Amino acid sequence: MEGVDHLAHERNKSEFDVDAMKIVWAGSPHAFDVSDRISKLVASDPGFRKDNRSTLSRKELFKNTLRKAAYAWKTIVDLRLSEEEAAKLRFYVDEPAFTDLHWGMFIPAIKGQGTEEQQQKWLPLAYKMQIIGCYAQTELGHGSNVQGLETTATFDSQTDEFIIHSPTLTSSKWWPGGLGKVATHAIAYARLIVGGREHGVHGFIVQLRSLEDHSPLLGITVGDIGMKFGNGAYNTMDNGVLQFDHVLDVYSIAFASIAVMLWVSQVTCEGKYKQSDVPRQLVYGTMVYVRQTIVADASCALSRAVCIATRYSAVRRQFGSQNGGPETQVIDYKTQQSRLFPLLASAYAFRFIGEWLKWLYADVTQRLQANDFSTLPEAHACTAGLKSLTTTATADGIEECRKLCGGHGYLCSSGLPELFAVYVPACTYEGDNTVLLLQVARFLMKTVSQLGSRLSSKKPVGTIAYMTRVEHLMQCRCGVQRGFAELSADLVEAAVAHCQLIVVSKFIEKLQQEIPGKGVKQQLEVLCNIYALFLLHKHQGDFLSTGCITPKHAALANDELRSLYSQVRPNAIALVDAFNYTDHYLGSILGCYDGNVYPKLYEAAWKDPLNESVVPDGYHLYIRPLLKQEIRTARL
Ligand SMILES: CC/C=C\C/C=C\C/C=C\C/C=C\C/C=C\C/C=C\CC/C=C/C(=O)SCCNC(=O)CCNC(=O)[C@H](O)C(C)(C)COP(=O)(O)OP(=O)(O)OC[C@H]1O[C@@H](n2cnc3c(N)ncnc32)[C@H](O)[C@@H]1OP(=O)(O)O
Ligand SMILES: Cc1cc2nc3c(=O)[nH]c(=O)nc-3n(C[C@H](O)[C@H](O)[C@H](O)COP(=O)(O)OP(=O)(O)OC[C@H]3O[C@@H](n4cnc5c(N)ncnc54)[C@H](O)[C@@H]3O)c2cc1C
Repeated sequence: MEGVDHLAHERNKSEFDVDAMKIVWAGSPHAFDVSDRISKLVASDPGFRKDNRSTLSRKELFKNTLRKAAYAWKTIVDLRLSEEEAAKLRFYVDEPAFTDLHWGMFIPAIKGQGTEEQQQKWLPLAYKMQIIGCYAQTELGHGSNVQGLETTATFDSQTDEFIIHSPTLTSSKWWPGGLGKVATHAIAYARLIVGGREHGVHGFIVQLRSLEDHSPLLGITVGDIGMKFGNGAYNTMDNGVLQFDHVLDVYSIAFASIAVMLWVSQVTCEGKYKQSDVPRQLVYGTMVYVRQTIVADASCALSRAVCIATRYSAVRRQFGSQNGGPETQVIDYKTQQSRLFPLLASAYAFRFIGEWLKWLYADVTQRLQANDFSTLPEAHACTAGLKSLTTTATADGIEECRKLCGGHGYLCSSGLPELFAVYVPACTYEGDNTVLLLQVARFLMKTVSQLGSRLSSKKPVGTIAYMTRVEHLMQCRCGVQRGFAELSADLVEAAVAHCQLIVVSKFIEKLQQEIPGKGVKQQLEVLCNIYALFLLHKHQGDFLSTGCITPKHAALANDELRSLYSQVRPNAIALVDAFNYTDHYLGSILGCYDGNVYPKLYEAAWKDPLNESVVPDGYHLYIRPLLKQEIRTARL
């Protein structure tokens, strides 16, 4: 029945202060207030309806996304929302759109790599959305290998202009979000050529379309690259293709520095290239920034899937009826708990590692401004590795949550197929996860000699086993005289182990902080132990081979895991309530707050366009002739 909380009995079992946990999950009372207010604003506005996405054609879907993006912007302006509130509104609108790249990459790139002059020129236009930008780095022929990009930017000292050109088919820009049909400007990455000499890949701000009629400018060929994985999902985004045919970057030499997108290098008025004495990798700064935001987004996406699967696992009953009594809730099965609760623990673990990574990124950015590059290698390794680890675990976790919901998990109305389809490219964009782990492996090879020192330092016992595992995996690989390429598959495993060590360590550090609320810290300790012991169980071969645990320890760890699952069980619904997601944002009948699943599933089915008529379109043309064939064939 509507209005009845079918999960009330579960909520009454909670052993901790859920409202206090909501603050922990949000990060602060202020952050909780903003999230709570904006999520309810979006949920209550029919202009942000999203339950019809799977029934729209690509063109209808895209036009609807444009409508929503414009409506969101009008809402932001009319309500005078702050930048923080506006970002939250775009998050809860929950639809991949060109605005993700405008706000998520184009603006950060100008802020992070533009000179003062460039920031003064471009940021006011971008903040008011008087220009719409995209981040055009990847090409048809190269994505991972940035140094292999082929687009050229040749400085013409005669005319004081840059000529941007796509010399080959494979140099066509390919994939940039928002590029296909919307962006008026791009930060395009190209090989800078000055005076016949090449100076590597740099970012250029290039106008693509007229601000009068949106038509592509002279020399610009631009379009969408076509349908992507899954229906709805990322097809709301116009990932584009772009070719430059000797496009004049219209900025004269007086503004040359406007075009060359970097405070780390300049083309002077005399047409000379001036490289600052900073690491050339700063040109990758935007990717590092986005990678750390993607880690925070992983905790959002995983928590969303876990919320759906946990609530449904408490509603679903299957087998186990005694004397005609109710069947068993599937959440009570140890197999369901052993699949679901490590994902619940991971969602919290990724939340806290995302908080730490945000601090690390802010710290390295502050140091860069003081020309202190000492922590840049670690920041690169951490953002690359943790982006890889969390997105792989989240993508796999969303799929596991679909399976935890049985057949109904495969319905679009469960919200899980679309969440999976939208999320999985996170394992590829912003750096293919394997390529990024190779960067971590390279970092570890360079610092393996220092690994030992970490063991001597005072570390919580829980991390000693994890540190020993990384050291052992590295020494097993580095000890043999074979090249990096030959050992790369093994070194990637060590890189994963290193990132898991970081997540476990930071979860433990989080628990050393003051955490208010009855029973809140105790619940987080249980989740931290589940995360650490689940990984120890999963990779027990590594841990046993280091000798720092014995087979008996491994068996005890497994016993402890079962016990921890029993401790989580009465708190599971409260722990996912703490994410404070509205039913609108979850977009899932299986995950609805009141647990009133079956009537909602049944009602939703009849809304499918296929049920607009009891006799399907096509019956008379195809089915009736089939059914009315000669009797003789029916006897075959
Ligand atoms: C249902 C849900 C609905 C809606 C949800 C809405 C949206 C979707 C969901 C979430 C949104 C998430 C976040 C929000 C915002 C935006 C994201 C949204 C979409 C993403 C769009 C995607 C954008 C892109 O993909 S942009 C393109 C990304 N491309 C890459 O990442 C390329 C990867 N390749 C590289 O980075 C480099 O080529 C390399 C692999 C690092 C190699 O570089 P290079 O060859 O130059 O260097 P070497 O390997 O030789 O190393 C030399 C030296 O440099 C050091 N180094 C390398 N990189 C860095 C660096 N970045 N920083 C510092 N140092 C670096 C390296 O370690 C070496 O050092 P040593 O010489 O000392 O060893
Ligand atoms: C949804 C989506 C949105 C995107 N948005 C943007 C955007 O806005 N802007 C933008 O510029 N780009 C964007 N991209 C492109 C994205 O950044 C690239 O696809 C990504 O960097 C991977 O590069 P690639 O496609 O060249 O993969 P490849 O590198 O070709 O990967 C193919 C395989 O080769 C392997 N491989 C590659 N190099 C090595 C190596 N050295 N050692 C071992 N294995 C290797 C990889 O692990 C992978 O298994 C987007 C992509 C997607 C899917």
